[in-house]
Amino acid sequence: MNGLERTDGDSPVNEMRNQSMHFEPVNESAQYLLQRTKYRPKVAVICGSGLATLGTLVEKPDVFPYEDIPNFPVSTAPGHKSRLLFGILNGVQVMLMQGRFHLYEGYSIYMCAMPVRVMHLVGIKSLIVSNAAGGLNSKFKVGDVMMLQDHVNLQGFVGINPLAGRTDTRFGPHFFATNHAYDRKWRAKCRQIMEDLGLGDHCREGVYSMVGGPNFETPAELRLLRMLGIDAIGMSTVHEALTAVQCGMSLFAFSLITNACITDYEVDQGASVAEVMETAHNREEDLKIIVGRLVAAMGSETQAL
Ligand SMILES: O=P(O)(O)O[C@@H]1C[C@H](O)[C@@H](CO)O1
Ligand SMILES: Nc1nc2[nH]cnc2c(=O)[nH]1
Repeated sequence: MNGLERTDGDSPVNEMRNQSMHFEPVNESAQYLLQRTKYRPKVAVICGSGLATLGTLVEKPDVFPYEDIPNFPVSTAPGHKSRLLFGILNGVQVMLMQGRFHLYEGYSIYMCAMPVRVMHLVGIKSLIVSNAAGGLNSKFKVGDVMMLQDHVNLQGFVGINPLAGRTDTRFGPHFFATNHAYDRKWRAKCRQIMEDLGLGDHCREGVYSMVGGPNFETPAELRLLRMLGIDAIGMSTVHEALTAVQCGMSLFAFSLITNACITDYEVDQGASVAEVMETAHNREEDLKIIVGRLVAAMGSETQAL
């Protein structure tokens, strides 16, 4: 049992579509949280690798270790803390995930995206997704922030998609447009915030994609990804973004460029988790200010909802 099997009766044909996400276990997770926190956030944040420190921004937190939440996966990746916080960030109620789930941890794409559905049932309307990624675009520097304008869903090309399977309209429509998946107003806001902080030169915009991992890419794979028009490569985010858009959330996502992707066979150095963590650590104070101000902006917007 992974906690996501059907609990209600269904037709034989739907029983055969057994890989899709079901409402009841997700709702059980959401109800568990709602019954144990007084907060009713409309804004959520997912912390990427090495970025769990964003959680220190949350005041008066109610803390939920993932292992205590029914049906919820547990983080096993480096730099992921495996706990959910509800509290106040810059005066705004938030739900913040200190740790996400990756295919390389052995979770299905449905489980990797499941927390976003929990967010939807909790009442989240705006989501900030962060990740650590390798810079494929040769103009990018280590430490830059790339705002996602778009993504390439490589897994989706072969049918590995958290939205595949049975349709449950309580999670949104089955078919929907994704040309504005990443809300451009938050990109404009983030650019303005970074310029105000004197960080305009580190603010980039581009296309993200994820591979399954856990290994970093070979030079040949990196050259292929670059040919596909991908600016930053990671191991997450795409499934969360699609799920958030399906649920009707307003989405902002960014990659911290933690390392340059090395395509030259003559270079001895290679990507490493140590470098990813070091860059994340070096940029954490700036990112806290940026995320704090974005949350404040999202909070003002969602107040009326
Ligand atoms: O959770 P994210 O996407 O930030 O994690 C990236 C991809 C790998 O999990 C890890 C490599 O260090 O960072
Ligand atoms: N796939 C991938 N994920 C990363 N996360 C941080 N850096 C990288 C990288 O170079 N490749």
